[in-house]
Amino acid sequence: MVAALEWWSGTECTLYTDPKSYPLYGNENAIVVLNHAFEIDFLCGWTFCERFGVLGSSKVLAKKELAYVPVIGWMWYFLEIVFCKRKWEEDRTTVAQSLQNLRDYPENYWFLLYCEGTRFTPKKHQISMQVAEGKGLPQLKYHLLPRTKGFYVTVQNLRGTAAAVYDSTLNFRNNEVPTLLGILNGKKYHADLYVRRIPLESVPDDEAECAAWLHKLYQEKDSFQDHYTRTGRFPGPIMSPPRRPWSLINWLFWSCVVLYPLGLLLAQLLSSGSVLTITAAGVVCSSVSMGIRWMIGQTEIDKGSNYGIKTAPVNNN
Ligand SMILES: CCCCC/C=C\C/C=C\CCCCCCCC(=O)SCCNC(=O)CCNC(=O)[C@H](O)C(C)(C)COP(=O)(O)OP(=O)(O)OC[C@H]1O[C@@H](n2cnc3c(N)ncnc32)[C@H](O)[C@@H]1OP(=O)(O)O
Ligand SMILES: CCCCCCCCCCCCCCCCCC(=O)OC[C@@H](O)COP(=O)(O)O
Repeated sequence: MVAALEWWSGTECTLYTDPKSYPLYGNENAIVVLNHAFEIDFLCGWTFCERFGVLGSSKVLAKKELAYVPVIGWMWYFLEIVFCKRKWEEDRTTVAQSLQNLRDYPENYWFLLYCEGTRFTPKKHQISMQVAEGKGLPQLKYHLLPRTKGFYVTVQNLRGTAAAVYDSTLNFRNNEVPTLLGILNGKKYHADLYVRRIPLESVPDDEAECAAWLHKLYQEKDSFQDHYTRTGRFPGPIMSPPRRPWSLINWLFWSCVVLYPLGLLLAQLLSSGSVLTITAAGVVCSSVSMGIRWMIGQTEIDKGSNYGIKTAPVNNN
């Protein structure tokens, strides 16, 4: 998937960050907080993981539904990805337990948190801003109101092993609306990512203070997006790591290993002349193709969940 983004579509990913923090990226454990408004934001995240050598140890707090996506979801299960049901009563123990398992992870990892909990849509935004109003919080223009419990439990459980929070804000040039289908069709996009490294010690220990800290972080992220919309760039210098050839080499290697025998098999099937065999092969190929289309659909915002639409009772305390 990374090879498709970087080498097939040629999408450019530019990093804006502080040069003093740059040498630490990939050399420490970190909690990444990213906005969730684009269908390929996770793919851009993977690209940066690849460039800093932590692709294999990239983790995320993901909705449970993704564990059932064929191949990718099963793989995530074995990669110690943390899954949640987005029901706090059930998640509070399971998420904490999965995070504890990460404490002795043998490689440097990045743990991704989409604190908004779901992807941005105008309707979800309107409802979450009603919740913000009820809580006496300022309005956000480009983000949903962040859910604070997952962030608090992550900080609490990874404190002492994660060194920092990487506050990451992603946007695309020229109001591009990137899609996975676009990438697979070879369309080139231009992603810009602004990363601020915040030492974990500066995140408060107390739950209410930690929640207030996160709300303030999202107000700042909103102002960065505002800056981007006005000027076409994020504040701060560009420190972009170049794409590396490994994902391409990996992809070419596996394509040869898989496609060559598959091609031979197909040729044999066609030359067999058996209508039944050819029909069965056609049904299998169509099913795989429909399965892949369904998987791509998982990335599409207009096929997204209703989470964040049904408003929970507002707590005014
Ligand atoms: C740049 C580098 C990138 C590095 C990349 C690294 C790794 C990449 C690896 C893999 C990539 C894979 C990509 C897969 C992506 C998959 C991502 C997802 O699945 S996102 C969805 C799952 N994740 C989350 O939901 C995380 C955020 N959520 C939380 O933290 C939640 O708190 C929770 C722990 C999930 C619990 O959920 P629950 O619904 O029960 O939430 P809360 O109890 O928090 O909700 C009640 C709370 O919210 C207020 N409320 C109610 N309605 C709304 C609303 N509409 N909007 C906002 N807030 C609302 C309500 O008043 C309560 O408030 P309070 O807490 O004050 O009581
Ligand atoms: C050679 C190329 C072959 C191409 C094969 C293409 C295979 C396609 C693989 C699809 C990968 C599926 C990964 C799904 C990741 C989706 C991440 C995501 O963004 O999830 C959304 C959640 O965060 C929130 O969900 P909502 O509440 O918004 O709903």
